[in-house]
Amino acid sequence: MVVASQVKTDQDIRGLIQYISKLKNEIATNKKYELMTVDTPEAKKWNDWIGDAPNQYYFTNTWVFSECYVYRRLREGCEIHKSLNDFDPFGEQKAQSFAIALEPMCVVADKVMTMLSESNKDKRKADFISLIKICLWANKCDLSLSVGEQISIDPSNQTKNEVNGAAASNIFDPFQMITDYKDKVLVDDSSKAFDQIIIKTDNIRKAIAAEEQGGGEKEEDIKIPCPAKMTVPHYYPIINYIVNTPPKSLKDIVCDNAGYELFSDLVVASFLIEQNIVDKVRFHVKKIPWFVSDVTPKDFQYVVEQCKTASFSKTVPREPKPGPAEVKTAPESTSITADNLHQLGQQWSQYLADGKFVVLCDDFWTSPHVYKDMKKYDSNLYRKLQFAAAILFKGDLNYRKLLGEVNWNPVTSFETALQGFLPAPMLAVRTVKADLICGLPKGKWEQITKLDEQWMQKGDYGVIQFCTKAEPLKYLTSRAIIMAKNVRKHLSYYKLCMIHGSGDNFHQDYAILYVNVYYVDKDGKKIKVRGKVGDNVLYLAHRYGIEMEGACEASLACTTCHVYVQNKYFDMLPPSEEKEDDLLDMAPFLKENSRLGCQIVLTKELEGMELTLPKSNKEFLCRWT
Ligand SMILES: O=P(O)(O)OC[C@H]1O[C@](O)(CO)[C@@H](O)[C@@H]1O
Repeated sequence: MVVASQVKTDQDIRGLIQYISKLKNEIATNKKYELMTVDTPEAKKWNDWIGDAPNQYYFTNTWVFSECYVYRRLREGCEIHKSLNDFDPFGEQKAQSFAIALEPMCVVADKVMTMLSESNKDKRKADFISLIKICLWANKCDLSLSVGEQISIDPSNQTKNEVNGAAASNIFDPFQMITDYKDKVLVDDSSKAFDQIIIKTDNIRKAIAAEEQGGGEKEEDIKIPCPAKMTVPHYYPIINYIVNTPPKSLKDIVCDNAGYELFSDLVVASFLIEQNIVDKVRFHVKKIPWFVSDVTPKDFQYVVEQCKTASFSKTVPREPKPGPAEVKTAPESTSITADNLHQLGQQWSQYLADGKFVVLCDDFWTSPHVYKDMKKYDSNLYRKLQFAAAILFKGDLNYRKLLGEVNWNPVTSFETALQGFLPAPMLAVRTVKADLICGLPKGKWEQITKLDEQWMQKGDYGVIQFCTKAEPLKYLTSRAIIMAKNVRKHLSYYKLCMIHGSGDNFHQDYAILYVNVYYVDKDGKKIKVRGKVGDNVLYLAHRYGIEMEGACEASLACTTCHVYVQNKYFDMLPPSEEKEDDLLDMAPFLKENSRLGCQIVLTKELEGMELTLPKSNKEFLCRWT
């Protein structure tokens, strides 16, 4: 049996090598893009795009499109060879680059420990700015830039791009790099970004608190003003009522590279949580191996696990202090260990378990599309992002897609270059590796180009750019409207405020009705909860600390909110959609009365309903694969 599967694997490996040779030949001879042969909805979208593309040749199409297409084809090479379905051709290189970054990670972990406990406003702002710069320079560690060659942030470890020749006998300190590279940050909006994030998250929290107060014990009607007259944060209560968004202040990180760069993203995320600036961070990673070192869910798990257990220690003599020779004492030594790194790893595991960190991998991030087209190609993702207090976009590829791969005049404002892609306030943190840029002060581009014509390809300069402008939430997804209609159908006297995409809002008073439901937890404990008409059963459970996971945040991508609905109420629920049924088929301990909690919306008829959690819900697939 083992031998047979080994043979199969060898055959598949040979098949993959042939596939890659053919692909190389197609590229070298500038062939027309071929259609994907795998039959999945995601591959179909690629084929639609290829079919519609005005220019379908490697060298004549826009650079970003051809690059993305090649990575997608590489993936197909693994997909069509069954035993290589989970194979990551870059996995080994990513693991090696993690290993060579252990020293800077331990140094950062040691310093970060002193930054995590809630501090005064000035200190936390200064700390945030430092950590964003750690994040910026971590973006130098990119295996696609070094063409797969190992690259380290520590110059003494670096095989390419020698930075300043630090001796191997030193301990490399990435915080020192912030000072050394000060003049290489061409735009630095980190301070502005911090102020805005604080204002925004405070507003969201106030709006949520007001909503929760209003929905308290008194059974009074709450009057919600016309949405058209509200400012962005005030949409939260109303959207909450209708689609039951988690009542949280969110931050999204659109990740770039695995290894040291992901480590730096995790550090920023835990800082924001520990400082009580946000409640939850959603990490957007790539579903498939991408641009060599981009983070996949597997890499995410790898980095967290390695940080928990990696062993590292180094002791070097401390530089003797300058002074008269006779008073010089023997140099003391400095040591670093992985102890604090382990603590961070533990903390991140816990955040994942608590849902404070969520890992999402939407197909859009590995599609060819630039971000101004997200609304057209993945409106659900756009909407998901709209709920963030801010979004951090990491790295060069994200930057190119943010700018639509357009060679803007370098002084064009960041907001203009985004071409209307404004789901939430956005912070782009990128070392410059491709020849497009925006938002530079007048004359800066010319000044650096005079010094080095190739500076835009090397990753030695960086930008931290922030755009405050965000599009208000104006309309609901069709799914939300269906949910809202279901509520209406069940309750004719329940007046629902719906907001139309066209902008012709109509509004009515929004009457709140209470519904008592019971959750039976994994240990058989029955918990009574008072919800409201329109509440989503998943988020209601979260509000009361009931262990219903909901890893995919109600985006119908997992089964971790699986519940059994008491039979008498089961038939009162609107029928499940096909996607929910498909997912339920994969749920452990499926029963006839199984549903996904995220798809159940409370109506008055559901008063007294009992929802039982399955004994086990070991479904980590969506989180990790
Ligand atoms: O990892 P990052 O910062 O997105 O950089 C990837 C960049 O590397 C390259 O693959 C090679 O320079 C670019 O195409 C791309 O923009």
